[in-house]
Parts: sequence; C-alpha cells; structure tokens
Amino acid sequence: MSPSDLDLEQEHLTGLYGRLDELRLATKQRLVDVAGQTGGTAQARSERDATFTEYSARLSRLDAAEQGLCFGRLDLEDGVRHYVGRVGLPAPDADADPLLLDWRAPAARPFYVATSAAPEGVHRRRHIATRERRVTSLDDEVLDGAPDADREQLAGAAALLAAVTTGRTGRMQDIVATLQAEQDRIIRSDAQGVLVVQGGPGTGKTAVALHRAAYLLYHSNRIATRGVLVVGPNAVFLRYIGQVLPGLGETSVLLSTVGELFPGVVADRVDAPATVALKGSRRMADLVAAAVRDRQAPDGPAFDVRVGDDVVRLEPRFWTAAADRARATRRPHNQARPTFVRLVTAEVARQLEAQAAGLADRLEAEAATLLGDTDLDAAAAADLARLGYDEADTGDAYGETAVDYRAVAEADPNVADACDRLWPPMTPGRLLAELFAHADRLETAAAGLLTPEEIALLRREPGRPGYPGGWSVADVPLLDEAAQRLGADDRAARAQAARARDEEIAYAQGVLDVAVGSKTEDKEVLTVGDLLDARRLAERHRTLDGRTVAERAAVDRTWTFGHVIVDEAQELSPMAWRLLMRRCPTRSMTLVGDIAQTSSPAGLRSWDEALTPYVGDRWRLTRLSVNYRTPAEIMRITEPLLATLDADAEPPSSVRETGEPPWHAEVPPAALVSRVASVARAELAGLGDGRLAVITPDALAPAVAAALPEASAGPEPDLTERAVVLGAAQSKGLEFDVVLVVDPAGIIAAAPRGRNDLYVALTRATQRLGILHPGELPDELTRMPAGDVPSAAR
Ligand SMILES: Nc1ncnc2c1ncn2[C@@H]1O[C@H](COP(=O)(O)OP(=O)(O)OP(=O)(O)O)[C@@H](O)[C@H]1O
Repeated sequence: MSPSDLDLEQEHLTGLYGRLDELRLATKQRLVDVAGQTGGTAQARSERDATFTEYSARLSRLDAAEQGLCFGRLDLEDGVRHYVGRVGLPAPDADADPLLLDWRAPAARPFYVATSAAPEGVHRRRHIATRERRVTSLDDEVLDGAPDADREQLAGAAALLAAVTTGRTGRMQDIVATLQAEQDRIIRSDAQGVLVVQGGPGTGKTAVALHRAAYLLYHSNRIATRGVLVVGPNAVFLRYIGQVLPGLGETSVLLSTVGELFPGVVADRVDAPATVALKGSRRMADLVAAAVRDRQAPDGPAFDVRVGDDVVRLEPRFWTAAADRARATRRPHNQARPTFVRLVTAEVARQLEAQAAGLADRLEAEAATLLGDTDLDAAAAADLARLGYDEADTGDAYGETAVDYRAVAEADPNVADACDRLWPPMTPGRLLAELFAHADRLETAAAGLLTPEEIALLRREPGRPGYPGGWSVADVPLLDEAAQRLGADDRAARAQAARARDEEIAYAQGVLDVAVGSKTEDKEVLTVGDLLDARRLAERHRTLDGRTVAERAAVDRTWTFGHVIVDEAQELSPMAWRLLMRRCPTRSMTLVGDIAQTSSPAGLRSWDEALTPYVGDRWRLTRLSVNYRTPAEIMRITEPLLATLDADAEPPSSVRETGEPPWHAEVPPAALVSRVASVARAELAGLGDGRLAVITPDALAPAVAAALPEASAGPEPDLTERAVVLGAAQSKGLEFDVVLVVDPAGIIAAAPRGRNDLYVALTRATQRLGILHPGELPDELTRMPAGDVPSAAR
C-alpha cells in the first residue's frame, strides 16, 4: 500500500469526522430546542416527546460511532465508490449520495458477502484500520472472479486474522468491520418467526446474535418501540458482552439472565442439580396450576361468621358453587376473586335480611295480638291525620331507613376474613413459599404429578434463614408461571402510582403558583402558568423522564418485546421457555447455542424439545461452521470428547493455526494447587496485555484462588483483571488468551453433564491451552501428546 493511499484515506476520514461533528452539534441543538418547547395540543406534546426520544437516540448513535467510524470501502465495477462505517452519514446536500453507508444498509451488504467467485459487482474491497481519528493501515482485496480455493469464504482475511489474534481485554468487542458472509446472512435474515443458530465453540454465535439485535433495531420501528431482550446465562457473561450494543449505538436492548426476569426478585439461592432439573420440567406448570386451584374454596366444614350481633352460617356447598361461578369468569385467581367475594357478601346479606325479616314478622305478629285485628297501616294513617299531617307528606319511613345489608356485609371485617380464608388474595411469592413450606399443601397439589422423592426435592423448611425471600434461578420461571395464573393483584401498585401522580401534580401546582405569583405586569412576558395547567406539567415531567425502552421493560414483568434473543439457548429449561414465550407473543426470536455445550441439568438435548410446544415445526435452523476463537491445534484434541457428546456433531473448522499445540502435565495431587499457581504466574509473566483463566472443578476453585490472590475469583469475577479463576460452568461463553484447565477428570465427575463442561473449558483459549491433572487423563484426552510442558508445571 503506497503512503499516498494512506494519505488519501486519511484526508477522507478527516472529512467524515468533520461531518460527524457537524451532525452531533446539530442534533444537540435540536434536543435543546425540543426540551425548551412547552404548551400546544396534546398531539403536539406527544409529537414533541417522540422527537425528543428520537434525537436522544440519534445522538447516542453518533457518539458511539466515534471509535472506528469508517472501516471499509467498496469500489464497484461501475466506478461507484462507497465507504462503510458504524453509522450512516448523509451529505450536507440532501440529494447527494451519503458520505458513509451504515453497515446495516442494503448497499453495504456486498462488503460482507462479496467473494472472488461471486463478486456482487464489487471490484475492490478495502479494510481501513484506524486508531482514534487516524488511519493506521489498509488491506485491499481485488475480487476478480477467480475462485481462490482455501481462503475463499473469508472476507478481508488479513483484517479478520488481526482481529482474532489481538490480546483479549475481558470485554467482548464488536466485529462489525470483519463480519463474515455466513454470519452476515444470519444477521440480515428476516425478523419474523424463530431462527435457531447452531454452532460449535467460537463460531461467533454471541457476536452474531448481538449484531442481529442492532440490525433489527435499525430496520424495524416495531422492534425499536418494544425493544429487544437479550438473555444470557449469567451476570458475568452479560458484563462480558455488555459493551457491544452500546458500542454500536443501540440502547433499546435489555440484557438479562432468566434469574433477573421477575422484577423485585434476586435469585441468589442455590438449588441442588436434581432440584434444578425438576423445577425446570414442564410438569411444574401443572403443579403451579394445582396449587392455585387448591387455594380456591378448599374443602372444609361449614362455619359461622359473626356480623355485628348476628351470626350467619357459610356452608361448603355454597362456597363451592360460588367458586365455580368465579372460575367460570376464566379470569386469573386475583381477578376472579371479586366475583367470589361478591357472592359471599350477597349470601351474608341475604341471611342477615332473612333474619331481620324473621324478627320483624315476629314483632308484627306480637303487636297484632296486642291490638286485636286492627289494620296497622290504617291506624297509623289515622294517628298522623290527628297530628295534622297530610298523608302525601309522609314518606315511607321504613323504606328510607331500611338497612343496606349488602353494605353491612361488605364492611364487616369478619366477612372479609371469611373471604380471605376461602379465596385469599395471592402473590406469586406467597403461593410458592407456602406451597414449598407445607408438606400437606405440596402433597395435595402434586398428587398424580410428582413422585414422593420429587416432592422431597421441592420441600423447604419454613423459618430457614433467607426463607421465604430466598429464590433460586430455577424458581423465577415458577414465580412467573404463578403470576400468570394468579393475575396481578396490583391494587397496591396502582394505589402507589396514583399517590405518586397526585404528588407530581401537587408539585407541579407549586411550580405554577410560584410562577403565577411572580407574574409581572408586563403582558408580553408569558410565564409557565399561562401555558400549562398542573396536570399537564406533571405529565410533561413524566414523559421526559428519559428512560429508555430497556429501562422501562426491566421493571415491568408484563412487558412484551419486539424481538427476543437467547444466547447459550441450550441451557434453558422448559419452564424458562414458557416464561420467554410470554415475553414474546409475536415469536420473533433468535436462539443461538450449541447442544454439545449444554451443562444445565434442566437444559436441552434438542431444539425440537424447546420449540415444538410453541411453534410446531415452523422454525428455521441455520449453522455456523468456522471457529474464529480456538486455534486448530486445540480443537483437534477436543474431537474425541465432542464425539462422546454428540456422535453426529461436525466440529467447526478453525480459522487459524498457532503452531503451538496444547500441553498437559500430571502433577501429584498434594502439589496440584501450588503447581497451578506457579504455572499461572509463569504464563502471566509472558502474556503481555492479554488475559489468563484458570478453569477448575467448582469445588477446587476456592483453593486455587487462595493460592493465586492476584487473580479475580468468586461468583462474579472481574474479567478485566489479567487473571481469573473460574469453575468450569462459569467459563461458558467467555474467552481468554491463555487457559489452564485443572483436573479434567474432576470437572467431568463434578456435574451430571460434566463432559459438556469440560468441552466448554477446553475451547476458551485464543492462543494457548495447558492441562494439569492430578491422576490419569480422562479417556477422551488420553491420545493427547504431552506437548511443550512449561518448566513450572514439572
Ligand atoms: N467475523 C469475525 N471477525 C472477528 N472476530 C470474530 C468474528 N466472528 C467471531 N469473532 C470472534 O470470535 C470469538 C468467538 O465469538 P463468540 O464468542 O461470539 O462465539 P460463540 O459461538 O458464541 O462461542 P461459544 O459458543 O464457544 O461461547 C470472539 O472473540 C469474536 O469476537
């Protein structure tokens, strides 16, 4: 590449940054203008709010484009030239071609998919590497129609290899500059329906899923309005991928684990694997339904309710019938409850009235006996006439003062107690906590569904520390199921929202009073009080609260998303799928994963298993076949292990060799931990800027962490530290320059799907892998040569 080429590109890039700065400034100015506008019709206000949100999003996108603004150039055969970058930059002249194409625009597509064999009208593709606002290197490919066997599928091979070999940082980077054709096809595929992306380790599933989110948000208003939910396996993983979408300028994405999808619940309790598997099974939906049903008008003897001086009797046949009527509304438990309560209060009122009428009849009969056969009404009229009243003046005093028995019944605390006993208002937490804590409740609800051993797995003792606040990740889909069955008992939330609204209005009224009070005599000066009333001012405060779609969705269990992406989708249980399907009624979903890496005891063995109940066979499967992370030398030693996990699995082909085969060393058990620490230190000394992970069986991790205090460890290690110690399942989805796997046989033995965990652990390295084992290697690794064992391991 001649220096003049670099200079020319630098000049062009400087021009693009100049345009970026102009657009940022103009967008900021528009934001300030919109925020300053007040008054107008309701429609004008709502348009203004929409404009405010739109300009805020635009500004975020422009800000995010600062790093790596432009990374590519396409020279087309017809002489047209396009630059491709993170955002589109329109020319100042609206009729002119854009100065920079957004990577998601259709015209940018050939940058990713054109090959020598199928150039798609492209003569030359140029990758432009930049740092800050400087061009650092250029890499050209001339697509001349001549197939070039080996590297045929790789677009921009040099830029790609540079990207995959640079040191890791503990944070995933976007790959927008070097996306490959098979990845691009997935990213741009139709948003409708369920798309499953199956791919081995390192094939870019996570990267592709995140870029797809950005692509869909760019192209679909519907999706942008409802937001995208990205579900990942744990908080550490979400932090690892957390920068990718903001880096692409997208803020309408909620990243969450399944355990975080029930607002207000912190899932920090740990269940045993067998309990996780059971709680994930589809039968739990029936258990929750039965548990709700059991709380509605349960069997029991008739009982008396004291109402003032009276006593009424409630019979089981009455409340059973009332419950049937309430259930016939087909509403969830809490919403059917008012029907039940109305029937009970009506029955109480009926009995009270009957008792009172019985008393009145008795009194009347006694009076009649006293007065002989006199007509009481006629006698009363005669008495009134004697006192000078016209009969027309006299109302029906008895009717006006008649007791409203319904109101009496409704207001009586004992009647309310009886209703609570027969059809209690329920929260999901209370339902499940009481279900798991009471053997008799659990046994009744589980009859015909669970074995006694399974029931024992669910039992919790009441009063244990953390109970009933302690929920596990596996409990979250159950809570969600319960919430669905119970219906929101949102009276408290609504009352609180109403109070908050009143407070806002009172505050706004205060603002107005101050403004109006200080009004000058000058008729030309309008104060805020002239333009807004308190309610509108309060509403204005609310709509401009600046929350993104993701922030609003995060606190609302009933939010439905425009698109749902699930990473490591193989880990989700059938109950978790039910929860996610509720969040996505349109079934516009992208699921990425690898069945061979399933480690959860409740996880999937096939995609059909998860999807058939919701979409039948109407889902698309696509595969990724190239491993961008793990060097070929490492992938080769994992092949026998993969064959035991899935005999039909095709291992992905690695995009590169490092010339450095993995090594392994047997270490006396007593020396294992100290030897691991020595090897880790030796590796760190030669690692430069990169990252190292020590991956061990879960039980060994604390001892290794104690011997290597410079490493970050524990349930939520900081991946930006130079070294981390992880349990095998924790390493899912992550990657490091150097990985030391400790005691592979121990990893296999430690979990029901321990072989899958070992496969994950062995495929995390981008450069070097070493294995330290206290005994024999597991069978699947025995054919592995010892390799170049570092002296610290001997
Ligand atoms: N086209 C690409 N250009 C540059 N880097 C890429 C490309 N595709 C993937 N990578 C890199 O390869 C690595 C693996 O990608 P990613 O984590 O998305 O794979 P994965 O399929 O989710 O892996 P696993 O299932 O093992 O967790 C990442 O560092 C990613 O940035």
